[in-house]
Amino acid sequence: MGTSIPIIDFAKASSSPEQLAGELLTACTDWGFFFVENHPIEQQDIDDIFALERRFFAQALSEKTKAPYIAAKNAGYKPASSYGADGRFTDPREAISINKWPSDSHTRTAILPPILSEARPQIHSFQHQVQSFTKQLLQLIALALNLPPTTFARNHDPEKENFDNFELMHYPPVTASSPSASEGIPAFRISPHTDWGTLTLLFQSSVGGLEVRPPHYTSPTPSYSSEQWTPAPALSDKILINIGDMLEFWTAGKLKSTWHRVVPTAAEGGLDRYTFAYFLHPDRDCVLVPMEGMEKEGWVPRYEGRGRTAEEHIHARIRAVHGGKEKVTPKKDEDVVNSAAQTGLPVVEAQA
Ligand SMILES: O=C(O)CCC(=O)C(=O)O
Ligand SMILES: [Fe+2]
Repeated sequence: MGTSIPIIDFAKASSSPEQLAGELLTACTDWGFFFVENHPIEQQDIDDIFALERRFFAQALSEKTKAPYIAAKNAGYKPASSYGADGRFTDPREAISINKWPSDSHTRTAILPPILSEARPQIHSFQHQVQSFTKQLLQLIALALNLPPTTFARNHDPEKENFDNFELMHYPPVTASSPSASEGIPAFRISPHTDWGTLTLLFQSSVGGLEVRPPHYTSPTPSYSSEQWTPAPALSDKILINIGDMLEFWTAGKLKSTWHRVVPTAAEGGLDRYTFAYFLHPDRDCVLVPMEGMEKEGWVPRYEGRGRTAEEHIHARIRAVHGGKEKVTPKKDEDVVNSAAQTGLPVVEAQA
């Protein structure tokens, strides 16, 4: 399937890193999203994580909720329709967040529900592969910006606890139609949002539905009814990577943290969708200030936060999602329909 989202060939990391860095920079400043082919993560290991999450999500709710989501840790199981990426809504998606495990003792003692608990070595080794890949990516992004190679990587220490989130996700089948479909308002499998951290690596299998807001829409928040978003198809041999809010902040908006959502397309909304993501975050004490020389007059940050530490920022974002849980009546232009939203399951605090 074709895509207008840029595709980056990671084989160039050894043969022509400067060309690769240039392509990365264009993708990050334009779309904020790109696919990576010929990446260093073993396909068999990716397939094995998909197999693991299918077994995990197939269990009864009572098994999965043995490790419920704890906001302070940003870890645990979140039932479908219990929270929304946009805190005003609920999304028909279940997920489990797993923290980074910097040491063997983290690996041994992390609280995990059945099936995942027996897969600690597999999860640990996958985390390691992703972390060394993200280190390379951060170095290339620094190179692309003409900065010393360790500029970003030194604030993402794999040996430290932080808010990295390895998240397994399952979207049960939903209907593609919604009461307001005639007005062009889609139903969502995950409501529109930007990601909070540095970079997100998304692994998709075969069922699509992810859509990205194209760069020509420049207003800070999207209009839900009048914009045409671009599909980011499920290309299972490629990793989809996007810039998060913090990297956008450090670069004063040069690299884009782009809005995205998952919709139940007519062809695929009736199918189970499985994905998993690694949300890369900086060290907790890393301070959010635009880098010297990057800030241009007129730049309006996406959120209040200059001078906050990453930890303060993440807690504020978790509170914003939690505090926004009371349903609001959307303004006309922002009207949203989430047809599969209400199942009466308990509400938990959540991170996008
Ligand atoms: O599962 C997907 O396709 C996207 C998930 C996502 O955007 C998120 O969890 O932040
Ligand atoms: Fe996201």
